[in-house]
Amino acid sequence: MFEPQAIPDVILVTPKRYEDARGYFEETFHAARYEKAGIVGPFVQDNHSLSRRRGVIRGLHFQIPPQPQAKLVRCTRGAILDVAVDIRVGSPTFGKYVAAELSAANGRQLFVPVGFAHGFCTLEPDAEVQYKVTGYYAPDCDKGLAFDDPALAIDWPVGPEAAILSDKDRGWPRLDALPAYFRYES
Ligand SMILES: Cc1cn([C@H]2C[C@H](O)[C@@H](COP(=O)(O)OP(=O)(O)O[C@H]3O[C@H](C)C(=O)[C@H](O)[C@H]3O)O2)c(=O)[nH]c1=O
Repeated sequence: MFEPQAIPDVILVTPKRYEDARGYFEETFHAARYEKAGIVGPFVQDNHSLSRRRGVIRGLHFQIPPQPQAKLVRCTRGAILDVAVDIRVGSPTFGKYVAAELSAANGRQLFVPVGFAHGFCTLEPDAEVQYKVTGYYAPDCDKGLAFDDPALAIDWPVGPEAAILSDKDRGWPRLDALPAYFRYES
């Protein structure tokens, strides 16, 4: 159910899905079980976004102290490629990323810890993403990283020209221009 990824602090969760003739039931969050697996809250805010077209990229975002956010992300309609980039200075995986396909069909969730930039690309139209965060939204703490930074070499399913992004998301700095917002603690 809980699979640490190539960057161990990032965890892929596949909740047990109880299927029957009516459909299915699954528990999408369980504080005690998730905390035991290293997904530590408290989660204080739930978010929900709808992206109408395939090829929408939202990200790469993160909030800096005093309101950093860890995120527990899932896709409840359609499918997305979800990406977490390690931006902890001193980390052995600094600048490296984890990508996972999250979809309504697979029910998977990705835990994105504090110290990671997060973004996703929609793989289908009308993709809905719902996620829990451990810090309240704080516009002054809301920062970003260039989705198409060659140093990250993220293998997005859509090219940078064809990708649909907000103007804000097209203007973030590259990794080599990012202040040391987070430091790695082994
Ligand atoms: C994130 C957020 C936004 N807003 C307002 C601010 C804007 O007026 C509007 C759209 O915000 P934004 O364009 O930042 O939304 P996304 O591009 O989906 O941003 C999110 O997408 C990536 C994938 C993330 O990981 C972050 O959670 C978050 O940055 O919602 C709020 O009121 N509360 C919030 O928590």
